[in-house]
Amino acid sequence: SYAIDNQAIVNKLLPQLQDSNVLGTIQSLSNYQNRFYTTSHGVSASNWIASQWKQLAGSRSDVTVEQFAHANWPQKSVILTIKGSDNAAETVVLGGHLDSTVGSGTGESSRAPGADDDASGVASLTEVIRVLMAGNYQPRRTVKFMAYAAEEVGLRGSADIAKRFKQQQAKVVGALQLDMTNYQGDAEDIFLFTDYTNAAQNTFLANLAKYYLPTLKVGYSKCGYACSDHASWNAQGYAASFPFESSFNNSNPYIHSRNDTLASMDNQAEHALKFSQLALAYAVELGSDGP
Ligand SMILES: N[C@H](Cc1ccc(I)cc1)C(=O)NO
Ligand SMILES: [Zn+2]
Ligand SMILES: [Zn+2]
Repeated sequence: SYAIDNQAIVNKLLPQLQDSNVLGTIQSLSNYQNRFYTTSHGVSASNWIASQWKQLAGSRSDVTVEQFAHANWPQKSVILTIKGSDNAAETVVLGGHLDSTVGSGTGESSRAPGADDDASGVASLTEVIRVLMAGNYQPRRTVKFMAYAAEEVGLRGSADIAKRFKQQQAKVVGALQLDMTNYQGDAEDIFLFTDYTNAAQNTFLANLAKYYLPTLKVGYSKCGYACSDHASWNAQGYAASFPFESSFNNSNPYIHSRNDTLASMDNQAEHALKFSQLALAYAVELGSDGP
């Protein structure tokens, strides 16, 4: 059920989310020459995220971090799992992609900072992990954070993972995708995409925003194609949602180029913080439901 009934926890944790931390993670990730799925930098970026998430996990025995190896390319996806207490069989997924590109010719020496696409999404999620750990949050469902490899070459990392989960008959009650969270192209703050997503879960997200983030304006838009990793979960029949930074028409013109940098987003992460806030509310409200 999409009940909003964990106000005490959410309202305690929301104020702890800091845009300065999101900014720092975007900076670190966009400092890699590129994060393309076949390069040494792309492999290093995956390893860096794994080490960051391991640090955040600290000594919690219910939290594990793994790297998911893909058969046909070297860049691994990263998965952090917070094991549920009494409803661990049901899983909530929050993801973004760790790879970057400057188009079909991308190679070892290409410069592809990918600050918005999608360092911003991974950074927004990393700040949620930090606050959930700092606040010693214990979900009843299992909550998984994922940084997908090889999104730019056909959603390949998330496709591998979603297929594996389906094969294992995993009960994924919802999946949230954050891909591009920091470029504010419109007056509205968050756009819920209505294609390749689940309408009921989109309504839940709109309600979470209305309830916990009442100053934020929510709009709706469409991609018109399978434009990010939410489509991999949708394809396996799971409920997916994709809150995005802008409308389709006003999306970040710098992506997939060497100009997708923090400088092109005013060297701030205030817009990306809004997505950390929405993602935290989603993770806690959905993660706290019992069997
Ligand atoms: N196609 C997507 C980015 C993307 C997604 C939605 C919109 I509107 C504009 C651009 C991509 O490159 N994901 O990595
Ligand atoms: Zn992307
Ligand atoms: Zn992209």
